[in-house]
Amino acid sequence: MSNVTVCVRFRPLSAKEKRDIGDNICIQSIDSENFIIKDEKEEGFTFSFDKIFYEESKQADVYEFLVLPIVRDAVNSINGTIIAYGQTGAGKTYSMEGSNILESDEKKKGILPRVVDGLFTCIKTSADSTKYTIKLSMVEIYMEKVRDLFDLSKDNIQIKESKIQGILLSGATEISLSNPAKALQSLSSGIANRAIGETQMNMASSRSHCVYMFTIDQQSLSEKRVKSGKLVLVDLAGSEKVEKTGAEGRLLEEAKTINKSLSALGNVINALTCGTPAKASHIPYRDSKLTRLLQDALGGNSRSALLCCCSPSPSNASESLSTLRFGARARHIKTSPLVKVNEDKGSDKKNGALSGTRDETFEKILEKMSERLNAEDVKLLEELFIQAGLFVDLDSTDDLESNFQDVVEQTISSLMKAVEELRSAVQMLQRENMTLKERLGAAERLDALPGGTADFLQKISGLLSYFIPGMQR
Ligand SMILES: Nc1ncnc2c1ncn2[C@@H]1O[C@H](COP(=O)(O)OP(=O)(O)OP(=O)(O)O)[C@@H](O)[C@H]1O
Repeated sequence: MSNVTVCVRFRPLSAKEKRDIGDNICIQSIDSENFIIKDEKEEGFTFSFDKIFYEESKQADVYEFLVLPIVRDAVNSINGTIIAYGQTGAGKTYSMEGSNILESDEKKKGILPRVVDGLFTCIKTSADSTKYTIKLSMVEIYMEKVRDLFDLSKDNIQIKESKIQGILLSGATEISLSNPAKALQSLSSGIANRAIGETQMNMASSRSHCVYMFTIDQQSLSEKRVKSGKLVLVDLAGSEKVEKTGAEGRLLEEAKTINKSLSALGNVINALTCGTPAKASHIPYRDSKLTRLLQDALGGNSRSALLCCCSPSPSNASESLSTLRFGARARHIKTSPLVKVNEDKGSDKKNGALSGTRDETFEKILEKMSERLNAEDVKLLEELFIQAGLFVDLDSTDDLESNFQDVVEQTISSLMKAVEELRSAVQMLQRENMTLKERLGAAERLDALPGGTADFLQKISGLLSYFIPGMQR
């Protein structure tokens, strides 16, 4: 079974769509899992997903079906990711945040405020012997740079990979959430820092991919064990056809970058779903910040859900079809056969025993150190080591591995490019060869003619070309 749950949500027709082509819609419901969509030529395509949320669907329905099981898992230390995908103006931000993140109307609340409530409810009902801490980081990927939405001075956060914790946002601000109200205030302040622009399709269009990362640590007081779950919510920037939206200048540059990273996401999904065993090991996660950040969600240790947001209007049928095809493909992704509980993030804290391989031990020591020290101390320590001639890069295991992988990826890419170039050079040479052979054949035929005939023919052709413009001698 696939680890990716894929649902589709159709928003109601917008005022503009109604004005432009009336109340027509291009979808026909079959049931809660199947529907037909018609393209511009009225050709019908049937799609099946885990659940279809039609125009009248409620925010609570989306949360309960798609998100709540993943929230429960995250509290039990199983990583989860929820991604909203779709054309610009299709309802991703509405589904994620609601009409406003601080919305008090229960019906209009989006996924995020419900996640906050869900997390705090889950931990309230858990055993007294377990102590939970919830932390939140918020970043956006804008023009291929990861920006910290809680601290705008951190405008180029690096994505790293740790053997124990998986994909990490190195140095991103983490806010401790002590209660739901504090969580909503934090979300609201982060959202206020997002890059928003006005496009023809959406008055308040997200020009970046926004990533909300909740970390839920649970410490069993009796066993002194720490487990950790990561819950990542992603509100992707919308794909758009620039020729249709009429984007220019900065909006055009943004749209190009957005489309490029979304196509990198498509490539990763293609590689994950149709790769032959030999190719399966080469998934191009490093082609964009977005795919790198979603590496765990797509091919790693995470339960994942995708919400494909679509307009039901015939004027957007081709964009909706492409969103649906993306979703249909994502349904075939199989993440880790066994999504596992993240045990013992800092286990045996008290007795200091460190098990595992040399790298894991090294990483645990670093983790323990960085937990105790603040960023300033870490910098001072680094400085001290450098002064003493002992250069120590605290991220060295990750960096070495990461750099090695980068080199491998780049080598594979350039080899593939070189093969492509060689292939087209061979094709060109084959074509030239054919032309030369034809010319040679013609010349031989001329030579074979009785003496003086070739000369005669050449003169005739010269004469004709004099009378017929454009004819070659
Ligand atoms: N299910 C829904 N019910 C009511 N209104 C909706 C719904 N979904 C979207 N809308 C409205 O449609 C408009 C566009 O939605 P939204 O901003 O969520 O799109 P988006 O997919 O996030 O776009 P972008 O990629 O440009 O940021 C908003 O005014 C939003 O309130």
